[in-house]
Amino acid sequence: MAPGVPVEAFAGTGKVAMMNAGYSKKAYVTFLAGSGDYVKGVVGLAKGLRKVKSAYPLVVAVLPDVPEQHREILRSQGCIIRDIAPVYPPKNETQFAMAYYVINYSKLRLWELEEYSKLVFLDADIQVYDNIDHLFDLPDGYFYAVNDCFCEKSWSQSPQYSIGYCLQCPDRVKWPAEMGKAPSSYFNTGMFVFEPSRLTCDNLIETMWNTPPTLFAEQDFMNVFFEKVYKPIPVDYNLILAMLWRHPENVELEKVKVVHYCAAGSKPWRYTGKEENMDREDIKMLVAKWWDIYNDESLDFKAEDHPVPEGDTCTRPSIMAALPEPTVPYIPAPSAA
Ligand SMILES: O=c1ccn([C@@H]2O[C@H](COP(=O)(O)OP(=O)(O)O)[C@@H](O)[C@H]2O)c(=O)[nH]1
Ligand SMILES: OC[C@H]1O[C@H](O[C@@H]2[C@@H](O)[C@H](O)[C@@H](O)[C@H](O)[C@@H]2O)[C@H](O)[C@@H](O)[C@H]1O
Ligand SMILES: [Mn+2]
Repeated sequence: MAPGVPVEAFAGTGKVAMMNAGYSKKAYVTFLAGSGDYVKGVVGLAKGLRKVKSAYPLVVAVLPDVPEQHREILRSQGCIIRDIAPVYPPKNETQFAMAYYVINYSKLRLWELEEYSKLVFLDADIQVYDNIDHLFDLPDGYFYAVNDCFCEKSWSQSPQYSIGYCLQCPDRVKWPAEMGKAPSSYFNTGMFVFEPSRLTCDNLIETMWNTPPTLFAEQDFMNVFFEKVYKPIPVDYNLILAMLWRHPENVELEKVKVVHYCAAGSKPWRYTGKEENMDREDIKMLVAKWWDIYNDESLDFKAEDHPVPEGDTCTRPSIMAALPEPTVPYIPAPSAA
């Protein structure tokens, strides 16, 4: 258990009664901020999940600055919109690897979604190429994610990068004793499996308030918070694209189920062909694969294929669209655009 984190924070104490009542709602969840182009990522993801015949809906946790027009596009694609309030880190001099990472602290609000017993989080720049519904069957009580790679320039300010150490090939360089303990695990927070709990949510946010921000923002923080309950799952569940050129020996592309378009130049909806990595054949192929799904009209949501389950009117996007959404106060953050 992470230091200072009470055991109950992971046990989800408040949920026992609901479980006994046969409560076990599951969903995929992504996160959306701003009025920029990440909404395209979410549409692509919703369609990708439909293509692989996922049995669970896609919840989109949105910050208040996501315009109504974008929310409507997402509802029309069958997504369930959930408003979340932004979470900001304490003031600090530290620069994030990317300035826009500051909004990612709002991912901590996902633990609020207690109406779900288990959620699989996917960044908006992720696409699924195979059904991953079996992730919902993983034993409760753990935090599942995929180990990151430290080799890209984004890591250049880290001690790992300075000596060429990467978790993906821990034997490449010896970790110098004078640098303390070698990092034995570190996950990427573009994809993770977790159990929402208000208690954990409060604990996350309170602990975050007493933790100085570091390079990788919420990701660094969550790695400390969930250290003891983290269970690594294979890279096939979150292929960090740089793995293709940094650690090709660890990747079998045909087996990969989930692609994370996080490498420089790989966001499909920003592809110009002229920037870093955009001339790579693997990137071109994966960007084209993403667009095939995004442009496939047969994957658009059709309300008639989704009859309302009895007593479950609240998951219908058409009904949700008619409901006003709660408003939460908001201070705009720097945009990634
Ligand atoms: O303007 C933005 C920037 C980020 N995001 C969300 O924050 C996640 C993390 O950012 P990103 O995926 O760009 O980081 P990377 O994986 O490339 O480091 C995105 O996938 C989106 O879900 C967003 O909604 N709007
Ligand atoms: O705020 C921290 C962010 O950090 C992450 O960044 C990645 C990515 O930037 C790559 O390009 C790096 O090379 C990789 O190693 C690094 O971890 C997540 O993908 C994102 O969801 C978000 O949580
Ligand atoms: Mn991402």
